[in-house]
Amino acid sequence: MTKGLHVSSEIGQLKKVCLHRPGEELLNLPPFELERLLFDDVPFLEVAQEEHDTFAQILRDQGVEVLYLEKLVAEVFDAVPSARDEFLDQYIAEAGIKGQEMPKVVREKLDSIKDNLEFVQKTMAGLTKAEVELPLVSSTTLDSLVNTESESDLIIDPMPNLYFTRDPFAVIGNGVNLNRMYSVTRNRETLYGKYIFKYHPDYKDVSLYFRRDAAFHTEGGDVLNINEHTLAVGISQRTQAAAIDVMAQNIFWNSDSKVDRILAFDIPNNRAMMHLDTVFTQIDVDKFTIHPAIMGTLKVYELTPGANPGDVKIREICDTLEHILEDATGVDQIKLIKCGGGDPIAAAREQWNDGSNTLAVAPGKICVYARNTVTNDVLYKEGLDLLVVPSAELSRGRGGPRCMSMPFWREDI
Ligand SMILES: NC(=O)NCCC[C@H](N)C(=O)O
Repeated sequence: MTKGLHVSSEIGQLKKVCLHRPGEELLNLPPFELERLLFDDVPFLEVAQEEHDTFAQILRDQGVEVLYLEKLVAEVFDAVPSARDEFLDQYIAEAGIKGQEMPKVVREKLDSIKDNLEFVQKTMAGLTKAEVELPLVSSTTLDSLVNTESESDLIIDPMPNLYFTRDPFAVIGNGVNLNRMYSVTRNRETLYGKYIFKYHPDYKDVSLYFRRDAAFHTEGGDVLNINEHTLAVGISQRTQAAAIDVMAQNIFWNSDSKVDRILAFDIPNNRAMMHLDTVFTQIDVDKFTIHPAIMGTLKVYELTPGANPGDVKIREICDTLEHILEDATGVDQIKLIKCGGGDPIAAAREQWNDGSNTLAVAPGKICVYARNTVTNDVLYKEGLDLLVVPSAELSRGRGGPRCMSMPFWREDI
């Protein structure tokens, strides 16, 4: 398989995708920390892993090469041993470890793990107070000794959202946004992408359109590759308008990119619609699944290159989603398929469980969660080919098949 990245649509035959198999990070989720860690329940890890393995196998059966984030990072450290030290320093600095002594103790503990894959998985899982022996010296902190309901048992937080590989970075054409994420808890995830795109033999030469030290936040769930010229980006809870300004500057004037139009969709700022891909996803050349709440007039901003290098022109468009997507795709009649059919309760329930968050492996062939039976029935009737992913545990993190995948390569349409 070829090196580098290539994604110029949401629906072209998927050839290569990056996933993360849920790991021990899901065991370090104390119930009273769920809100802060952006997770909605404590999943049963073994079942979540089985469901995820089924998802990966469904993709392989469709001819897709499945890459795992944790393995890619371990390959970086196998190929460039000094990168592991650099990573570990940065990881420790960003891990929120309290006290003077503890960062050193933790660094030694992590560094004692010689196998690179095991090391990467441990950095993802987090670390509890019970796992370290801290000498009782004057620099020991009170925090490291106390374990009560109000004091966390965690020295380093887990990264439970890592299996949503859609968000920490976003492949656009042949390049990538390495995101600065909205929340402190998820922003640490972008460190893995940083090392892949800096050192991995297959990915180190790709263009970066956004950097994790940017001043504004954005997440991959807000970025949809409509075609090689047009990108749809959500202005949402997770992506600031100012971050889209930065993207436009970096994408329009990069000779590696063909994108010359960004449509910035102003969507409601709430958890049920945290990203653009929770509101609509493309499933065929002329079909999208949508959250019914997005029907009606939408406010969208069109960004295009200005006359001089670095200039960006902005135009406001107020129109229906249908018309905006017809114009963006160049298709005469777009069909919008509502999550939950016409029923408001089914729509709210299935939207909550990512009924409109689908992953296309080819035009008209899509991965959906099994639990969204009403929406799936509508999709069958519309002639879609459904690849059904078990979802009792995976859905507890509030993300669907699109959120759980980052395409690295799609065939052009
Ligand atoms: N693209 C997506 O919609 N990703 C889902 C992310 C869910 C995760 N629990 C979060 O709140 O960030």
